[in-house]
Amino acid sequence: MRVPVGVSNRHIHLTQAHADILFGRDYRFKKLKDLRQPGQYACEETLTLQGPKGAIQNVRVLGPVRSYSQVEVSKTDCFVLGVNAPVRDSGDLEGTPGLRLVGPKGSVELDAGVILPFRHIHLHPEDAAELGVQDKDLVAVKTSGERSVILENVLCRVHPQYSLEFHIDTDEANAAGLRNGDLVQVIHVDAFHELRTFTAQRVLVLNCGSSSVKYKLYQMPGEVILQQGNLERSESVSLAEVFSAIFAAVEGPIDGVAHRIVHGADLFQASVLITPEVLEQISSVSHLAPLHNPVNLEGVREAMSRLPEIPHVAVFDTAFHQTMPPSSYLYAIPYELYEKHRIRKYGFHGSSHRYVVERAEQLLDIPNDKLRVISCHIGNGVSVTAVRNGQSYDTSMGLTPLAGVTMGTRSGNIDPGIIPHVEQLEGMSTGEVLDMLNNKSGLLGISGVTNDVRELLELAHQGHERAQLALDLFVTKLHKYIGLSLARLNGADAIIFTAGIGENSAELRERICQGLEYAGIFLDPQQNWEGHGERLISSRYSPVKVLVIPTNEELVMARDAYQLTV
Ligand SMILES: Nc1ncnc2c1ncn2[C@@H]1O[C@H](COP(=O)(O)OP(=O)(O)O)[C@@H](O)[C@H]1O
Ligand SMILES: CC(=O)OP(=O)(O)O
Ligand SMILES: [Mg+2]
Repeated sequence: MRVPVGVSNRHIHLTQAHADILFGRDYRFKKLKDLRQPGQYACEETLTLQGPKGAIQNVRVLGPVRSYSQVEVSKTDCFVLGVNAPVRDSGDLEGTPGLRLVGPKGSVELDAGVILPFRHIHLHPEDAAELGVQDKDLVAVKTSGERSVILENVLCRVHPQYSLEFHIDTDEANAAGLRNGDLVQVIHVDAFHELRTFTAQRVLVLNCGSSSVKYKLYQMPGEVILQQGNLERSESVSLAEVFSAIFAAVEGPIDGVAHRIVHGADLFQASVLITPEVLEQISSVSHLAPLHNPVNLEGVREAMSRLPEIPHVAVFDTAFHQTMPPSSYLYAIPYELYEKHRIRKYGFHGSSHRYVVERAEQLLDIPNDKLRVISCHIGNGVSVTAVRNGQSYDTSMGLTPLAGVTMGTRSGNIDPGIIPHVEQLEGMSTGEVLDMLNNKSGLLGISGVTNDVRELLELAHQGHERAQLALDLFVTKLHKYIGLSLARLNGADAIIFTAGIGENSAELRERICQGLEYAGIFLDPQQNWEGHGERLISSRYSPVKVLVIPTNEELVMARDAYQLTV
């Protein structure tokens, strides 16, 4: 069967309530022209789409009003706007990004509703019968001409009011050299439900830490969060008890589990399916991250004993940093120690750095081989990574997550001569000194009060000197590590702030960037202080772009698990 093509330019569907805000009370659309689908029409009205990165003006509204507002754009539009819309059928909007709609009378901040339209064929039941398909079946479509392609995953929509037409967006049409009214051929019929159930997966993401266990259940590949939680642990609550609570809370089947493993040393360059051999390898390097790996592994064993039949995937903090050159990862100690014991810098927070750097590439619309990025993960743990060609080139953490920048309770880099000195002066064992450096140092150690930056800021504003001192030292260390990264990359095109402090503290971001103007770093105070969520916070004249990007390690983990198990 031959089907005429209808190329859908970007467009907007609105609820009456949103139309009233944007165009005025009790608003009635003015019809510009009827569309091929009966009852649907293009309106005279247009709106501006305002995303975190950019805006697109004069976007057509389609009538009549609907029970939901929806914005259908192309992938190219997504890069302009700075949103990451998934491919969805109309009305399937859960977990989709939003943006701001700006009209002549007002504006509307959508929480969700931006999609890449699922390419589809409108069919009358008679057409469907002739083709032998039913509503929601998937077919493939063959185009002709010098850019001919076969497009799979074309959704059939059958309704007595529809007339035969193949809808694709402008990106797809341009790639295939198609124009309105061209004819395409349906060449293959597949069962929609079979395909969907074959590829759909519910992935449980687990981040087992020493003080808490965080979990998220994702519906993949749609990346919808179905359930999530954060359970605190204490000495009196065992991991088995925490897991019982999680498995009691999670509803429905689980098809795969992704586990955060902090240390993979140089044994793992990427995420892997967990086998007995992999477990042994992870164990063999656990002494390198004593605060993290043993509890990560305990979590894997606990989850595998409860879900033995399904795949479990390990996602390593260290994997992203495996691209560092020896000049970055070697310590200037006898080379034999590297050869014999693999003593070198590994780096951590890899899933977080990887996520924010990929988002920065999309937001700035610059290919990764043209982008030098400094990624600052500033949470309770802190690391600064210099990234080029989309790969880690150098990072502040080391053999263990104790190294680098000052952190909440960790010292970061210190003169190693301090360790035996303190052992002697205080009569402490090496274990006790290490415990001090991991758990009683950093912001907590200097302030003597807390490692929580919110409390420290408040105390400092009230004149608490040690709180002020702790913050001064913290900011100075970050400032210096950004300087190191600038040197390592020979300048940067962008700096990213992420994690609890990087995402939320405008004051610290401002103080860290102060004195970096020589390097072309200028903040936009309004964006820094008043904006929220993912955004550019540099002045538009700043040669170096500064971004706030909320991290999403769990999403990176869910994607890896899905790819490895589907
Ligand atoms: N609004 C805020 N302003 C300043 N700091 C904040 C804010 N919200 C959270 N933080 C800080 O973020 C830190 C925790 O970061 P987070 O990334 O959640 O840590 P982790 O996951 O490593 O435990 C804490 O120091 C907390 O005070
Ligand atoms: C590796 C590391 O430091 O992780 P976190 O920040 O979660 O403690
Ligand atoms: Mg539409």
